[in-house]
Amino acid sequence: MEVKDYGLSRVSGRVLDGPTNPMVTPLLTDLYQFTMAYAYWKAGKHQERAVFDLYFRKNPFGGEYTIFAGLEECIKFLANFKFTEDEISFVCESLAGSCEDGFCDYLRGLDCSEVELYATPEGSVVFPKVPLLRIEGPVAVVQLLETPLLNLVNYASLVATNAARHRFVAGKSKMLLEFGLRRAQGPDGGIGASKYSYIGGFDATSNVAAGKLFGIPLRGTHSHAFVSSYMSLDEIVEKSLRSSDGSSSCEDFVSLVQTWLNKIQWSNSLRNVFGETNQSELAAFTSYALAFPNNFLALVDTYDVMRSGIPNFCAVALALSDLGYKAVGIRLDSGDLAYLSFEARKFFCTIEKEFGVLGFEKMIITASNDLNEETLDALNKQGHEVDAFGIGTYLVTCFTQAALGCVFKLVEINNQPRIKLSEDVSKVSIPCKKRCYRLYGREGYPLVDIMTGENEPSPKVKQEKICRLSRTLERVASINLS
Ligand SMILES: Nc1ncnc2c1ncn2[C@@H]1O[C@H](COP(=O)(O)OP(=O)(O)OP(=O)(O)O)[C@@H](O)[C@H]1O
Ligand SMILES: O=P(O)(O)OC[C@H]1O[C@H](OP(=O)(O)OP(=O)(O)O)[C@H](O)[C@@H]1O
Ligand SMILES: O=C(O)c1cccnc1
Ligand SMILES: [Mg+2]
Repeated sequence: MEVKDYGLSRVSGRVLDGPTNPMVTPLLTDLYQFTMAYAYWKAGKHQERAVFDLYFRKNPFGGEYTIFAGLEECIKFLANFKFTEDEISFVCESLAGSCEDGFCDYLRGLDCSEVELYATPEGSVVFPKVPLLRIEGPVAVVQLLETPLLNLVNYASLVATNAARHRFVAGKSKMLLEFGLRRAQGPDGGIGASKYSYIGGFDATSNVAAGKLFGIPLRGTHSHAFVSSYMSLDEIVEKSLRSSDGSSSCEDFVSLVQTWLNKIQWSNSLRNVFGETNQSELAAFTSYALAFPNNFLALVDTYDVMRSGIPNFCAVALALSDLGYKAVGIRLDSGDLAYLSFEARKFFCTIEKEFGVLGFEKMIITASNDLNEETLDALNKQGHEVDAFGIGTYLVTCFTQAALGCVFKLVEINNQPRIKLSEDVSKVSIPCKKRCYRLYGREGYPLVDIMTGENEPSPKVKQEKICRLSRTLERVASINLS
């Protein structure tokens, strides 16, 4: 058994940058935080030392864990917390005539230099009731922080957890691409979804702004519009393509593609498998390959996956292969993704065998279209040949659960414990400053998290400990730390 003081390390150090979103200012809070701050100030109570815990009560998505995220933005917010003159005027006007000038002076001098933040590391697996953040400081300023800190943690942790759950179902070996920007809840929802899906275990995003802001790998394919924007191969004017090693040039890549399409169509194994393919699709693929010979991939479901998309893709990929380029793969965006991925893989294997193009069967198959945990699970049960999943709407909107429900509760003031009672036992707050420990079994797996009071002795290996289980707050367990 090993005991780790896993949670709530004091956050310190120099932070220069402000929050990613410039809308995150001291005004990004609820009006009642200002009315309370004013009342604390008026009563001369504003400097009393308060301790608040930020935690959630129930794991989301009916699950058994949560991924904590949003900490970096909280730190940036606290480190740069300062009112502008404009903001001070607005706050004082909003307090409806009851604002003395002294309060404006108080706000003018306010920052978070007297605030201490203790936090669980961002990206950790966390559980209900254990504080993710502990914030200590003068009660008036910490009160103002309630709403923005909850705002910065709630969605971040929810979407990171959603991403981790998708990763768990998809398995470690699959590539997971976040495609949700167009469906996200506004610009901040989109940027946050990309950042926190990455923390939750996605490999890349299609969101260019998130790539620039956070260095998240960018990935993407192309859309149906690109395919349907072409009519015929005649539209392709610049037809030449240099070989990958630059040693030669193919003057008419379009003809090379057509030759390959013919060869596939009349090959021993694929004769009669498909007829005439869609020429506008062939033109689009050819044109895309001329633009990205090193990174050619094709969306193959605009017209008919097996009768047109796949053969057209293979013709272009084989033409590229003649010039020393290796195509990347395809994307499927409709239909039965399990069945189509099997059929596509079979087609690639046949091409590899028939034409001796080494590695052709390993073409990457990406799938998208309203994917979520359930569809990934259904695909796994059926078996499939998909290598990468592009997931948007269900991931970024956290479709199955709207919010994590983090709360911010006063647990101590002037070194005195505070509690919030409720008829709903799950809503009763746990008073006092806490320490959090994660206990590990001999095999190195975490067993349980426990909280103690700040000044209680830490749990020790080979020592029995009586614990109250947090789910009911009634049952008492004895944990043998041997
Ligand atoms: N083999 C499968 N098993 C389970 N679910 C699947 C499978 N293949 C696809 N799906 C899911 O089924 C749904 C299919 O939706 P729908 O029928 O509306 O799409 P479509 O008609 O194939 O495509 P679109 O309407 O976008 O052209 C999607 O959510 C998709 O992710
Ligand atoms: O399905 P999601 O998980 O949200 O993933 C993103 C979707 O966005 C794109 O098309 P879009 O949905 O805009 O058009 P479509 O519905 O016609 O595919 C893409 O082709 C995916 O289908
Ligand atoms: O790059 C893609 O294929 C993509 C990006 C966003 C949404 N749908 C698809
Ligand atoms: Mg769609």
